Amino acid sequence: MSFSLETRDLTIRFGGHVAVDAVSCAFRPGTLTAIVGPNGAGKTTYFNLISGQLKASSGRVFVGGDDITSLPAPERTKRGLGRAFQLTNLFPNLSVMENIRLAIQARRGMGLNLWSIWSNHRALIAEAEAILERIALTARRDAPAASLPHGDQRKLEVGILIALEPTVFMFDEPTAGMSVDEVPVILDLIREIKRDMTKTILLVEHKMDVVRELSDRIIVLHNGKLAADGEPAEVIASPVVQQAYLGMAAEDEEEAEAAR
Ligand SMILES: Nc1ncnc2c1ncn2[C@@H]1O[C@H](COP(=O)(O)OP(=O)(O)OP(=O)(O)O)[C@@H](O)[C@H]1O
Repeated sequence: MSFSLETRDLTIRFGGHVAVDAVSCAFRPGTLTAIVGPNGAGKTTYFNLISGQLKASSGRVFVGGDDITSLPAPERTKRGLGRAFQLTNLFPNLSVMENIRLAIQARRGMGLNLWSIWSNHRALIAEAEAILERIALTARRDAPAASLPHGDQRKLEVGILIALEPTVFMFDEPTAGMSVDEVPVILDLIREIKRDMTKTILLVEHKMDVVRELSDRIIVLHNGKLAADGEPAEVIASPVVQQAYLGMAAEDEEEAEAAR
């Protein structure tokens, strides 16, 4: 099976600091890969290099086998890379419905061609309504995006991503800042996307319970380098993850033991 996304020796330097250091990794359709690592490990920077927000110092990015390294971010979106930004994809003054509808129009390349929009109006509305159902925002369809609570804005952002129909979904801490009862809705949406075996999902996530439950594979970044890559159980048990995530807890245990 071919890879939907691949990075080869992907590297970026900020002055003397190598934030992402020769990361080579390939991702298959029908898989969800969690990217974990301590703060400052280079996870978001790796995403920025893939989606085109940052230009690599060296190395290459391939989507569907095509070298897209020199393409700007909007061109990469057209090639099937879809990234949920922390709410920056939303049009704040437009309604929930209009936000979804615009994303569908953008995907279909309808732009501002009024005849095309008019003739496809019913199909567009039906598709947007189906997405509103999926993200559980039908009741808020006419509310301006900016008026929604944080959790609903995050759901809308996932809805926009679904409307764009990317082949690669990139989520950077999708549940950050959400209340306990809002988290399952986002996780359900990710699970639903995952059921489509043509899609590839990359997930940066600090919550290890979420990672354990959703991922087929975990890669660990440490000081910008690929430090581990494999099955979730095996990677979670690896020394690098134990140290990065459980090191503090182990030290606390030792201190408690010593004090007894
Ligand atoms: N534009 C930039 N200019 C200079 N340094 C940067 C820039 N972007 C990121 N860095 C540095 O690169 C390193 C990796 O940062 P990055 O945000 O990718 O880490 P992260 O793994 O996503 O961390 P976190 O889990 O805290 O979000 C950090 O040392 C950061 O300070």
